[in-house]
Amino acid sequence: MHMLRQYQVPLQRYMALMDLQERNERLFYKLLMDNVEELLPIVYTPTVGEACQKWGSIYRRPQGLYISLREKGRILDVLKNWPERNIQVIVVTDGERILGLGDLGCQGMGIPVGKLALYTALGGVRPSACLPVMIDVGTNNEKLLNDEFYIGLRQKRANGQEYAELMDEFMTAVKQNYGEKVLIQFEDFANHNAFELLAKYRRTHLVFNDDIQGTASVVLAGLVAALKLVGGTLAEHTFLFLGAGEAGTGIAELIALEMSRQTKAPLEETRKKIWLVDSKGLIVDSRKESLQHFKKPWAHEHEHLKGLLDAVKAIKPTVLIGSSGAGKTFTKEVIEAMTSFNEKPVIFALSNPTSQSECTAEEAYQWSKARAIFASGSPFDPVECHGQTFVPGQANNAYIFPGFGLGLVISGAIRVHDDMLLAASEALARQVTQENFDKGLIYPPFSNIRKISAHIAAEVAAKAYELGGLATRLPRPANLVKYAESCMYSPNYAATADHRELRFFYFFSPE
Ligand SMILES: NC(=O)C1=CN([C@@H]2O[C@H](COP(=O)(O)OP(=O)(O)OC[C@H]3O[C@@H](n4cnc5c(N)ncnc54)[C@H](OP(=O)(O)O)[C@@H]3O)[C@@H](O)[C@H]2O)C=CC1
Ligand SMILES: CC(=O)C(=O)O
Ligand SMILES: [Mg+2]
Repeated sequence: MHMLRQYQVPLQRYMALMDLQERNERLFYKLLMDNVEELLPIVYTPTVGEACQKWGSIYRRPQGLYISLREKGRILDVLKNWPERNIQVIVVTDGERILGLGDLGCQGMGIPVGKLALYTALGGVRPSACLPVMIDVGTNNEKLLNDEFYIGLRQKRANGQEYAELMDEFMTAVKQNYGEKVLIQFEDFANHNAFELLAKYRRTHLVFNDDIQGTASVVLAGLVAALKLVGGTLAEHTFLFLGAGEAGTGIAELIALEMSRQTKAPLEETRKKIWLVDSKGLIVDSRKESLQHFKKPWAHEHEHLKGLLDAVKAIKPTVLIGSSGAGKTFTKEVIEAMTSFNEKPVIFALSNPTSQSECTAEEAYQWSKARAIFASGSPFDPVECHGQTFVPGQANNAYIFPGFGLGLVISGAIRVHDDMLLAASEALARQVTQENFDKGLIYPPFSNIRKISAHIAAEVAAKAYELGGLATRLPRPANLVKYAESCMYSPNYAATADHRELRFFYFFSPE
């Protein structure tokens, strides 16, 4: 840590950490787990975003498996080249929507690498059981196509049948090579592929879309916790989203589902409490014909409004959620409007990395006169405002996917069910203590994440057993929290080793 802290530039810290991961994996995880709050912004958002943008020029080692269009027809052989046989979790991307940074092509590999580092550090999945995959079908990013250091295919993205066939070959080869209990996490695909891939493979494979499902679970947990501070039930609140893509519609659907469970009202009714704005304005019934399929359920009766501010004034939401990937869109006027009709406006600026956040923590607290309940996708430092210190929460799917995946692994689950997402969400919300609430926090600190992940894993596994036919690890362990903890990888060193022995051990230790 002393050496890392000498680097002032976050990207240099990132590079030093990636070198360490290659050189001494155990020490990398030990460091990451012991300093999670300090190192998460390096290994993960926001610095991983910058690393992806510059991937070609900071490239040192592959870190994961690159599968390109050129391997079509040979993907099983390519998978067999990976030195580890016992894979439990794959994070795969095609790099088309990397955080809120757009199409980064092959350079998006930083995301599966970062997500899987969190699977191990936060969720305890063995590093050797994790496989980062980049499906390289080209990029439409002209800047990258002309960049001499770009490491991917220099062609426009393949789509349509060619794309579908490559993905299908990959999905089939994974199952053939690793069996049906390997978890495939789809990450940062563009929405025109993401929804389709999830719908296509959720009945045949153990798949999970982190951006649609993981994000929904973490935001619902934050909302349930926020209600303790603002009062009312979910169904008594009105939600407005800026951004109607994977994150926005995924969250909206899980909130509607939970409302429907709580009130017994049909889903079509509970959806009416939720409004979304996309790049063309408020999603309303007059636009229905031209809307993408995942937006149609949200096309309620209302006049069409073009801007967010008009929508806020007309809908009067109690909760405003940013999932647009467009930075600085929660303007002073928007937040002041939210504050004019809410005692405590709930404001989530989910877009990553920090540059794309809909507003900063400071803006949310200052413009709301310190009344906002605020959380963001990327971390912000505590803010001094009106004589008080506010610690913003980090509403990021990193709270959910490590424990969620661990729960699937330890129960030997073969499919993901929506009830597991709700169970994960409830488990996370339950981990917020009175002490956290007293500080205005709606998420527990990341320093407790291993314990939190064990609880999430236990609830997800319990759901897998309860639903029947999904869990293959039999018999069911009696105490699932203890069992989850006992399964977690720990990068510990022999307690008795003295300093010199440790140095020797560091150098030669296999994983
Ligand atoms: N905190 C977290 O855990 C997570 C955060 N995210 C973040 O959420 C963001 C969006 O991700 P995702 O949903 O997958 O992306 P999508 O591309 O699927 O969706 C983006 C949505 O935002 C809309 N949009 C874009 N720009 C504007 C604008 N200026 N005004 C209004 N609407 C706009 C788009 O409109 P249109 O449909 O008209 O194009 C689209 O509906 C990213 O920045 C990502 O990093 C994602 C997952 C998890
Ligand atoms: C956090 C995340 O998954 C995203 O921003 O895409
Ligand atoms: Mg993502």
